[in-house]
Amino acid sequence: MKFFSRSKATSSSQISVSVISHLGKIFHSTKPELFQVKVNDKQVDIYFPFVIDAVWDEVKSTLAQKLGPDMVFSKYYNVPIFSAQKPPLPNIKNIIAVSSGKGGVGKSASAVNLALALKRQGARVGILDADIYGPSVPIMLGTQNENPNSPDNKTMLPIMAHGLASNSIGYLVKSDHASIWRGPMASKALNQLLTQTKWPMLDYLIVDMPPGTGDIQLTMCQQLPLTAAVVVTTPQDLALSDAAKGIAMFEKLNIPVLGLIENMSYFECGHCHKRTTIFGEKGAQKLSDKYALPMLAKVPLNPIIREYADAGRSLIDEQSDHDISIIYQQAAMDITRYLCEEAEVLPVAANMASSIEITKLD
Ligand SMILES: Nc1ncnc2c1ncn2[C@@H]1O[C@H](COP(=O)(O)OP(=O)(O)OP(=O)(O)O)[C@@H](O)[C@H]1O
Repeated sequence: MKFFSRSKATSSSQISVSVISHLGKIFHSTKPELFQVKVNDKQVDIYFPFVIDAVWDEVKSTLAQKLGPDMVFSKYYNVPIFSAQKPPLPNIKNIIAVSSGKGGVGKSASAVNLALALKRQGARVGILDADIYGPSVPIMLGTQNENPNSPDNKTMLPIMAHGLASNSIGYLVKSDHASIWRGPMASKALNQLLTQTKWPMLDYLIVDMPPGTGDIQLTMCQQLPLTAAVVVTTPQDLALSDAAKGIAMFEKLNIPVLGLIENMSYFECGHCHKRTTIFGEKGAQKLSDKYALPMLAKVPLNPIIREYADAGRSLIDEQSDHDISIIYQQAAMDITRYLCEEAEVLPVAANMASSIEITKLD
């Protein structure tokens, strides 16, 4: 009997070592230890450190080929807290800035769709609209007529929409007021949004930054315990030189840039499917080569993005199989995966220990 239980335990641990090794290979991971596996007979529970819905079916079938077709695989998320230049804030495991060197390139649309894509895949996600020059997240979430409640007159409850917790400068002041703020006022407002919002437990807080790389943006980046950043650009030369300044700003602050999103990459005719590169070609690719940064997504110019954004609806939830939803879901997966590769894992912060939960997906 003793022998039987020992051999069973050995085989479970062998299966889990094998699953971790296969996952390391599938995801080309230099940190396979971030995958956690629990085995109970034929049932294999995998705890992923990043979102993987975009490829879960492929992962399951590769594992079944390696380990046998009778194994049952379930996925869960257990996102680590990664290091930042400042200590993490209560309840927020990781903060990712979405930034652009230039206005109007689709930074807010990218931030909202990435947040929705992360949430769709099962992560707990919030979005903080720090764009003092044009807070557009409330419109994109359909929450522009809402104001955060403050039951204790000290903290604000985030506005919930499409499963995202949100707060925005736009909920608190009219956008034409905020846009004339000087640096200290903008910093104070950002600080208030960050520290006085009662965020629920979040795996990722996406921050829609103000466009540009001036003093205000620099101060805001220093103020936030940013885990990493994503830079949005269009393929135009003009936008690219500004995007390069954005990359340099994050490098200077020692904040890892996880990659580039090339927005308005091309337009595909709905009738003949011919692609036209309205804003030029391969620009972001050159930037990606120059700075050795991954291209996370090439998002086409497509009216459906604007229509859903203007209506405060979620394309990713309503049409999850749409090409554009798939592009954002893949980008969300890559961002969280690169974060695991680029950043150091922090031990669970004392202020979070009691509220860390694992997200069950299957
Ligand atoms: N790929 C796209 N296809 C079609 N419309 C888009 C696309 N990306 C963004 N848009 C639309 O373009 C407009 C500007 O986008 P957005 O507000 O995201 O830009 P931004 O870079 O955040 O601007 P700002 O500098 O003012 O903050 C919005 O109406 C948005 O819905």
